[in-house]
Amino acid sequence: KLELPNNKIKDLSCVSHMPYLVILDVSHNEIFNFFGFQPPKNLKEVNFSHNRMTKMKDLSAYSCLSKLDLDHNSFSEISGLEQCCKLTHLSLAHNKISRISGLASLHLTYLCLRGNQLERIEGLENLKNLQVLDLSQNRITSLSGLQNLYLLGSINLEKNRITEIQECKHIHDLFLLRDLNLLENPIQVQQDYRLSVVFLLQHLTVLDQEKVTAEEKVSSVNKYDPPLDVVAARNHMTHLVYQLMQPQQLYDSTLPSAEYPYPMLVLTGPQGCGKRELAHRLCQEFSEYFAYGICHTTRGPYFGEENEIDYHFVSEEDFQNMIHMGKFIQTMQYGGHSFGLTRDSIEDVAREGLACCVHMELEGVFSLKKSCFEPRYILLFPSQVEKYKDRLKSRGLYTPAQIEMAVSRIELYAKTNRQRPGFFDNVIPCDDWEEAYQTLRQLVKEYLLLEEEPEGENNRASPDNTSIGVCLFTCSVHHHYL
Ligand SMILES: Nc1ncnc2c1ncn2[C@@H]1O[C@H](COP(=O)(O)OP(=O)(O)OP(=O)(O)O)[C@@H](O)[C@H]1O
Repeated sequence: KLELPNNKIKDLSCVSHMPYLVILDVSHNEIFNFFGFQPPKNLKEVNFSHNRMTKMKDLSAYSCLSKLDLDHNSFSEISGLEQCCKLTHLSLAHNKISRISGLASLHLTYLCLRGNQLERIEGLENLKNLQVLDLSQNRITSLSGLQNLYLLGSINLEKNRITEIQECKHIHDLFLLRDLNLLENPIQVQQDYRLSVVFLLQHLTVLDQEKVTAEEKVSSVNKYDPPLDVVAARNHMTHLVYQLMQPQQLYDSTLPSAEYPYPMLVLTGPQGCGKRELAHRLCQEFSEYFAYGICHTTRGPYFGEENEIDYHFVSEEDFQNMIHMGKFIQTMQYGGHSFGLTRDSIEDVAREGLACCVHMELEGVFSLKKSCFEPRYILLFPSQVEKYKDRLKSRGLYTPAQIEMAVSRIELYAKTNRQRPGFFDNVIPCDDWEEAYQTLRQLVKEYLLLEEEPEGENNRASPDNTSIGVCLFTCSVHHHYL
């Protein structure tokens, strides 16, 4: 081992006479000749930092080198290292390098190029062993070029020119990444910068030299991809608060009795699975028991739809006003439009002594479950995806993107059903609409304890609100799991 730092050495040719040298430290000297000596056979670590070197040369004769420190010199290009297959640690901080090159064949675990003139990250794609990368104090604008470095645990990009949060997507799949430094980049002024980065890179434990807390992780997920439960809780809270701010109104028809809640039936499933038509037909056939609960929506009517029959079609402004007036039990945004169920809609049905039948998306179900209502929930499930897609296409109402979205949500329903046994009271496959209706009809008859009537007789139970309630909520529930 030879240590001669902080001298005025210019020439190192004497090292040629030290064939067993393993470690050489000649930092802070005046050397300009890069490796100007005969190669000691086992030379492993060299520190040439703070010297006057400008040009690298072929180091194939120095094949044992594992650590090379060349900080604070004047190199403008990386070259000659191709044969140094044992080199794992390379530091070239504060040189004049403007392009990363000549590293592809190395097995580096540590690379430092701090304080150079780099504008982009390139030439690193083969450094699969890289664990620590320091590219601070350069002019880098994008994180592209890092996406395949799966062992990276630490990246320092302080003082660069990264502007967009979306750049983090390039390092999203680096599951071992724990420490990221983006201090003094323009990205820092982006709104909610820290939460967005924490959300995109959920394995980080340190961001910008500050520990990422569990609270930050939870808030970031709740902000950018809230679980259905959280969305529902917020939705419920919003409507409850607005409702409490209004003069109290007594909704006497839907008030639950001491024993039974007001009876409701909710059909749920992905858009276009046929639940709206099923709900209408059910209410027609069982008109003594059910009526269709009319939701509000800001979307325009489709051909054949009628105001106050399929929906209350309202403007976005009216919808917002209704929210502030505490009218809704739940609302939801779907496909860029608002949908909501008002207490009044249910009350209108209840006043007739009937049970309310509505259809809604899964988020609506989550919200409704937070309310005082306790409906039966029936999931209409398209198990044949292609058939479901064809049906959506043949409706001629949806764009390809809307169809994709509806299809992608099938899994959301399936997952909810798998993970939350009993969440849906029943699941009915809806690949064939007529069959689905017959199953639904049979189920409702079971709910209502109705026997098939012999021709011409009419021996139905009296359809008052309480008796439907008793039937809907006391008969046995058949759970069908996917
Ligand atoms: N109050 C509500 N809360 C949550 N979802 C709702 C509500 N009202 C309607 N929806 C649902 O929003 C989705 C979009 O409604 P829209 O009426 O545009 O659907 P659609 O194209 O006619 O398909 P569908 O036949 O399933 O109703 C549907 O799945 C519908 O069931």
